[in-house]
Amino acid sequence: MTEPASAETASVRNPSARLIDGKAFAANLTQDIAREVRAFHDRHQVTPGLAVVLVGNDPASEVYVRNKALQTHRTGMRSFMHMLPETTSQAELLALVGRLNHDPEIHGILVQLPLPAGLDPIAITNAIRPDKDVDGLGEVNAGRLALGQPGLVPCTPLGCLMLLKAELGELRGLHAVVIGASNLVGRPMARLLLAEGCTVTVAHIDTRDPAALARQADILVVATGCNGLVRADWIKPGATVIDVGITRISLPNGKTRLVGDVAFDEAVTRAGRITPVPGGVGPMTIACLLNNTLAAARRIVGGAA
Ligand SMILES: Nc1nc(=O)c2c([nH]1)NC[C@@H]1CN(c3ccc(C(=O)N[C@@H](CCC(=O)O)C(=O)O)cc3)C=[N+]21
Repeated sequence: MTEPASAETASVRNPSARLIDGKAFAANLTQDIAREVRAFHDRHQVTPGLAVVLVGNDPASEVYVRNKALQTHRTGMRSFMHMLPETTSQAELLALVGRLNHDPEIHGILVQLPLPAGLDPIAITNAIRPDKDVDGLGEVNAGRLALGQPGLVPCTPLGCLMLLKAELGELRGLHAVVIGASNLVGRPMARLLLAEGCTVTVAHIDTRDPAALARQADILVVATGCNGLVRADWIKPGATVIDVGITRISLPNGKTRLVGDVAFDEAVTRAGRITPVPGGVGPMTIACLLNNTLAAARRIVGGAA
């Protein structure tokens, strides 16, 4: 064995972590869902339908929303896009949600967040019928998750949990540290891990010495939106690292690049397994949205069958 003459990155010198291929896992899951959508249609003569509502014209949101529609069609489900102007009032948005709640062709409703200033995301999320709330962000589904009862689970943490179970098998007894306590990711992630029998620590903006906590983690989930926050010395050697963060940064050459909350090139030398950005958690979020839409259609149409 000879040492590489000029290792360009730390990961080349010490290629320890196994990459968790969220993109491939999501592609497989999407194929399974497509098969189940056909079986569901054969049985009930109903095609699951997802309504996606986007208010305003944030370019990043438009990309996600278009991607969601594409993936939805790929599974054979129907996708209904509602692009509303920035000037949409709360009453208009609530009226649309009300129509979608009653529309028998719609089994899942997603209102893209964040909403423009002046629209109350809590009121709007809670206006979605709980059995169509495929984001799992309304009070009813969040409450069910908190109580350990079945319901619709937020897509990003559900996708992270699927990856963790596929990689590690049984999670019971492992120490999971979740950095970030948002209602979208951190909190529901912690509740899911608790339900799996993990010992769960949640770090947030006021946590003192988050690195010391993170170093205790067998499973480290990072969802802060601070790109590069987690450095190599935050990671217990061999730990499984799930990077939820996704930030588009500009490069000196004028191009842009997506980066996560974990300093990947460093972390890869310490972690046992790690998700990349892009190609990790992001594609799983969309696959889980489709999963939840099928689950919602099954409950609404088939009484869960
Ligand atoms: N009500 C609501 N529910 C959401 O789930 C929701 C939302 N609002 N608002 C915005 C965020 C963001 N989000 C992403 C989904 C997929 C990728 C994704 O597929 N990312 C690819 C890269 C995509 C690219 O190249 O831009 C990847 O990580 O590999 C990213 C981000 C869902 N969100």
